[in-house]
Amino acid sequence: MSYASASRATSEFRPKTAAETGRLSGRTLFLAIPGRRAFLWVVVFSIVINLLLLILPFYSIQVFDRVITSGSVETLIALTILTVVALGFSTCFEVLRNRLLGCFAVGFEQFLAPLVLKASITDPARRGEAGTHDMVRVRELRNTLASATVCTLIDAPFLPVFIAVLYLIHPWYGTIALVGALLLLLLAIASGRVARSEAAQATGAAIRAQRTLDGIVRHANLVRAMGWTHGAIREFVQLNDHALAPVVKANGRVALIASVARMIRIGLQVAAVGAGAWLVLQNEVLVGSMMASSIIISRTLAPMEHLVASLRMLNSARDAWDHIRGATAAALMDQRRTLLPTPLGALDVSSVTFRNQNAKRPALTGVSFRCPAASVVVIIGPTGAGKSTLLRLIAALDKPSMGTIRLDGASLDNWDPDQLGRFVGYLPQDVELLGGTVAEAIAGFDERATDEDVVAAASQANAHDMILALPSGYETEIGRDGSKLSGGQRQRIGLARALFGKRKLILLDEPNSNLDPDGEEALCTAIRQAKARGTTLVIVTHRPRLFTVADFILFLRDGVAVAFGSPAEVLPQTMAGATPMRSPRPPANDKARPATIEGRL
Ligand SMILES: Nc1ncnc2c1ncn2[C@@H]1O[C@H](COP(=O)(O)OP(=O)(O)OP(=O)(O)O)[C@@H](O)[C@H]1O
Repeated sequence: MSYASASRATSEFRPKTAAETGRLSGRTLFLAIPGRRAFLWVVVFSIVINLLLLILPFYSIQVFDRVITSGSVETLIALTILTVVALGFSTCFEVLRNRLLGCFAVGFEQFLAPLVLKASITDPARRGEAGTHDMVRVRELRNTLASATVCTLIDAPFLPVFIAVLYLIHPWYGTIALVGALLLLLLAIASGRVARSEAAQATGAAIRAQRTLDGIVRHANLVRAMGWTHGAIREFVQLNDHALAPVVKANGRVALIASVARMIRIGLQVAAVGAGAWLVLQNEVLVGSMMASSIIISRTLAPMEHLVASLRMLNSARDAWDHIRGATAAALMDQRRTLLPTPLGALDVSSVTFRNQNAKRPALTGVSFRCPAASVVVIIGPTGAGKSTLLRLIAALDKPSMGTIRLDGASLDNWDPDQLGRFVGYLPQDVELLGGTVAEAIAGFDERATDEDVVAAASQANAHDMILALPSGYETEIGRDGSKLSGGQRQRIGLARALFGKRKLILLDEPNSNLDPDGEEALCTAIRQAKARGTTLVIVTHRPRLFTVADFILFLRDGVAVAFGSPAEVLPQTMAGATPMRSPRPPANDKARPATIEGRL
């Protein structure tokens, strides 16, 4: 199923309780999976397969207790044909059941993967490695769903039926099977507990080991250049050993429990044969019933033994399922928003406060400013003042803890994220180029991008000549994160990407940090041209060159808007020291501090 159809399926689906709790019940999420019918067929086939399994004990009873005593060859042939046909059907149903389960598992991944990806893009808490882990969990769930363990679970409700049949043949058989099933159930629970405690101990250490590994691999050049190779390997090995210790311990325990389970099963089967022989000798049952009981007991205990061995996998799948339910709830409940008219670009930031997760103090406190369409706002302030944070909030990457940001009067929450994205160009501080060719890096995932658009954006960013000078021009592979480009080249291509399309609001975070004076001049020209096309620009900078293109300057300090106005008004204040601006929600205990532009920028 495509992402579009998954989104359509999810947008038609509106769970009630989830909206209140922010979590989805397993049943609710299951009902949203398009391939759930396949799963229902799996259950139907399981019923038939389990009923057909009773044909073999029935055959034994008939052959040993009736045919042999009556000597009827015709009956033997008829019974044999019937049994072979039934077992043939059973095998066909089993093949079909496995294929359907495989289809359901694939449908499950096809349904959940786009939701998890959406959550890892739209939910700030799930961005980065959290999103990658969620995707690994989805694959783990898919593998578990397609495994024989799921069939064992589906078959489990037939256990009482088999035990009841055994009781009907003779109470001893029923009791042996019941005791065996209970013992194996206890072992399954013990195995589950061992797995759970292992998971609790191992997870934190495993995450640390994985993070270290990711860091080393990603920054291999740095590790090599700084002479950290041996140190890095030692650190990883230590963390990995720490992560593996509980796994090794738990493996030993689980293996022991599995061996005990196997011993119990074999012992009970021996007991069933022995008891059967005794009952035959006592004339309480016939040989055919003894054979039939032995077959049914084996059929009853084998899945239980399998359960003991696979409970660890099931526990892990259940944890993954719980996690995925939480992670995808918002993405699944995300309602389609009404598309708004193309904005002009008027920006209104009103009393915005933002606190990063686990941060002691807000990164921004009560920041307010507004600017008309087609204006240039330059944000300045010392390191850690909250400039990039404010830009991220305007780009709708994070939501303000308090306050509102409006584009053309509509709060960013009211914009459809994809529609808003088409009007907003964003160049982050770390340029973050997607891999591929230069042209792909500029156009991103825009399906309607044409070559003319790409070249136009590159020309506007004054990057066209620079790109043509690259080995394969626009087709030059830029490497992962643009690693084959210089810092200045990355920045210019990032600027071209921000200018690409019909942007109405362009957000640039230190766009000139890697540019030489000529590059800065070209950037100023690009900004003026964008403004002339009616685009609003908000630019964070530490370098005064961009003050010349500013209509407004916002001076931030310690997350507070100290001054906002024209450069002529604000720059003298930053030189002379400024008190925080009056805002609708003034920050408590904020004192004016002396400041100089050199000291702050
Ligand atoms: N992901 C994060 N988690 C926690 N705190 C963060 C995070 N990102 C930024 N901060 C904190 O928020 C505050 C503002 O950071 P921000 O990056 O907005 O500053 P800035 O003004 O852009 O600084 P610079 O000029 O150095 O880029 C800082 O104290 C920073 O430590």
